[in-house]
Amino acid sequence: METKLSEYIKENTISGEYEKNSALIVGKVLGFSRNWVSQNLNDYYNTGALIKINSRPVLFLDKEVISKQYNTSLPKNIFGSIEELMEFLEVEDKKDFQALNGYDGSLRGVVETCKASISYPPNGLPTLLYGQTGTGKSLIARKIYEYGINQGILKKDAEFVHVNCSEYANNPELLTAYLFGYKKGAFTGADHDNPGLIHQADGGVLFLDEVHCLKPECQEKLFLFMDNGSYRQIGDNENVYHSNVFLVFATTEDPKKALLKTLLRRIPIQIHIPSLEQRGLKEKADLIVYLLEYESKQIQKEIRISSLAYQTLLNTVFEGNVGELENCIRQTCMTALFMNKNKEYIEINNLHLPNTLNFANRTISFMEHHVLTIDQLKEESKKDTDKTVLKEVDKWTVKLQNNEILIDEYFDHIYLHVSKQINQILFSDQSELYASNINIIDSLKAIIEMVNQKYRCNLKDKDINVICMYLVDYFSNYSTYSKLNTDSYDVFIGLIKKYYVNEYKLVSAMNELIESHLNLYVNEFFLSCLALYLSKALTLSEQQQRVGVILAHGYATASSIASSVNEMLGQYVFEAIDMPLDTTTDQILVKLKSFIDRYTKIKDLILLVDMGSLEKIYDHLSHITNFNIAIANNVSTKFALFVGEGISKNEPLKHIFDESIGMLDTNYKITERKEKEKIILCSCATGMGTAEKLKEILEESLPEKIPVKVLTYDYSTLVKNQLESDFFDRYEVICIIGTLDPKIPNLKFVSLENFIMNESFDFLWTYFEGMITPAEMNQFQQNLLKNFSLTNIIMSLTFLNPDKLLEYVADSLNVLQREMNIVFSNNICFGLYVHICCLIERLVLKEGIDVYTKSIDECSLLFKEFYYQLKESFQKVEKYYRIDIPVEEAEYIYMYINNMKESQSNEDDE
Ligand SMILES: Nc1ncnc2c1ncn2[C@@H]1O[C@H](COP(=O)(O)OP(=O)(O)OP(=O)(O)O)[C@@H](O)[C@H]1O
Repeated sequence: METKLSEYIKENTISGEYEKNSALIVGKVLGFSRNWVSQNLNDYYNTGALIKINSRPVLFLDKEVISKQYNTSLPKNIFGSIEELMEFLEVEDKKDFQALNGYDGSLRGVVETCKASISYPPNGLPTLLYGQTGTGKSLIARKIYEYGINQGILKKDAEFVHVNCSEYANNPELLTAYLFGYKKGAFTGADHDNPGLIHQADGGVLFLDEVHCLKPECQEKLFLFMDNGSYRQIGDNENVYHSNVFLVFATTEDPKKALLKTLLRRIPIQIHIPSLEQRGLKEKADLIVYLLEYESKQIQKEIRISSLAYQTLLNTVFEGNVGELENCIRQTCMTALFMNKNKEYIEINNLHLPNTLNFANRTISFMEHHVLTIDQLKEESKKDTDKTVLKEVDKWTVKLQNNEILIDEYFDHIYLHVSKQINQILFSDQSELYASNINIIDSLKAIIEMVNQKYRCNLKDKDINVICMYLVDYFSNYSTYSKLNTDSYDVFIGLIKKYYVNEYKLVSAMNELIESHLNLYVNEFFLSCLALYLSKALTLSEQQQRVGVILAHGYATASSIASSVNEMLGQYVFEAIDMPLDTTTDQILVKLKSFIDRYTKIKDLILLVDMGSLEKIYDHLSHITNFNIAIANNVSTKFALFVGEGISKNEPLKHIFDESIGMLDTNYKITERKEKEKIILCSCATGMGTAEKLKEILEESLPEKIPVKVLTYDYSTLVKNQLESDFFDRYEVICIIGTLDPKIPNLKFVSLENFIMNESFDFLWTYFEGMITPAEMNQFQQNLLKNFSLTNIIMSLTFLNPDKLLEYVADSLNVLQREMNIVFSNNICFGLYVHICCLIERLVLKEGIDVYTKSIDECSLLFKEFYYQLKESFQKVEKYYRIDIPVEEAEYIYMYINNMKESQSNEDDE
């Protein structure tokens, strides 16, 4: 009975029908005697659970409900009347700036400056608020005023006068008249005296919104007033009026561009109001909750929201900032209310969101059943971030950046916390999580399984379960994974993408499917944690894959063969590449290459093609790959099924194809992967000497453990003959490093300048991944940074003092560029630095001087011009080192510059 009583009181308190909570009415409705009810309610009140209103009749309200509704802890339980309670709650209500969402977060600086500006004697300092539309400028202006009143800076009856200047954009004279006031008859339509808004705001705040719409004449009149507080009314040349107003301006424009300099000079306080996006995800989440709660009070109904709709709101970028978010939520609530007319509460899902929101899937996905109340959303946002991995990432990233820990330790520490978190999820009572996410769990598992098969990662059921529950926890506690928005967050994501390439690829593939099939979003931070977990827990990077590809001409020939075979085998064995009928073999190769690049650890590539270009594809692939390749032509569904079966049973390649011969009309070729020696080739247009020195520096930088050799190759021979195929048979060429690209097909060229500028590291890292640990890789990068500085290169290449040499060469090259009236790109400059420094040394040492026999008279006019320019520019160098740059060397430099220019413009065209 008591429960019935307390529930009834609670219901009426929630709905605001307080008058029903008298002993008489409660007794009548519930069928108890008035005395019994009165006795029980008073007992209940004595426990502190009720508020007593000593009116006639006496009323009782549920204290917890009132405290929640008004977001306050009531210090007393008894009030003389409902009005008195309301007054008390009003007073308790948040004061001025505290009512701003984010006042103690991203707006803290804004609030402090506003407080200081209005407090500055005697009338505060003119203040400009600028920022995008809807960021809260008008609201803040009003809060400044309220603060002034609450602090006694402004009198209680001081006014807040809001003028939107854009409304007068076409009638600036009228605005001037309204602002400064006018006398009757001052202009047509002035049929009475008007003291003006500046007068009205005397002692208070004048807020000029959209001030960029104020015409220059009016801005001028305004700053005259700002100088001494006096002004004249329109049509009154006799009297000078005075007014003490605190001026607040607002604009969405760049103040420097939109306002007269003279006006801007008179506004000492200029405050930028951050956009919604700049305020971070946590505040955005708080705002959504705050706005939902506000609407709930307005419509007097509880609001619940599906996790998906909530995430959609969180993920949408609102160009119109808080204002647009507010409108969006209001419109959403309106639609939801209309659709839930007869329900006690309204439940918002994705369908209720306005059409203007741009999100992929408008259907109600099954994630919709995961509905959150406002209290739950609040709990979410209060969750202790200390326990989250985010905080750990922050901590360890700072340590890493301060060189207090090595990269391996860094990953170990974070992994420890990720796995701890995962264990907590797994060992916590999952029944509720399971029950409320039963559908999503099935779909997530299907997606993970799909990726597992596609990338052949060998994930066990247990692993799939772990990933799935981790994801479910993420979707259920979204905000705890998104709280901090620190730089470390980005650093961590960057490092994971770099050091755990494979794992990140895998989780990205899952993410793509989750997004497209379930319309759910997973943030990069979470994906990075998951990738780290996969790398350590599942030793995935050791996995090598068998990749089956069907490549056929026609709109969907390849895809339809692949999909029917995959379906028949019940496994994802084949990928498909569809080709338009007129595709050339070269185009096919480009497509194939980008396809293969998606996998970093291929063991076997099985390629089934439909046409006779088998030889060419085969030749091409055998050069660039380092895995087993089997190519067969005349692909058909029957043949693909046969091969697919062999792949899925993990039969050896030769066995699969030997079996197929005879029963099917097809040809095939298999190359077994040879353990070729891995090499980096140094070849410099500046000569073998430079290449040899380069080799030394590189060898010094490479980690000892790495099974990579560095070889040199004469540049001109390389350009003339290209690399012979037996060279490729013997070696796996990782890349060519040098000063000029010899343009060997399918071979990566890394320029020396790239090394110097540390731009080639990602390429090398992808290549070496798995061969060395992240710590060794880090050491390698440090070595490269140290050894490949320009000074060090020059120091290694020559015995001359590198600083002096570089200074001279740099000066001379500057003069040469002026003489030639061009600016060399960085690449040309670096190449020239290296080449000319080496040349100077050779000339100083008088190496090969006897081969210089050419006279300038034998040369072309065009070259002659360059020769004299070069001589002029390098005068100082020649004098200092007592050398004479011979015609042949000048010719070489001339050709070098021209070749580089040409190769650069070709690259630009491409
Ligand atoms: N920090 C905030 N806390 C709560 N509500 C906010 C906040 N900022 C803005 N709002 C609300 O967003 C809406 C838009 O704010 P406001 O009109 O002050 O923006 P504005 O910058 O003046 O826009 P405009 O430049 O378009 O005039 C208002 O309803 C306001 O109450």
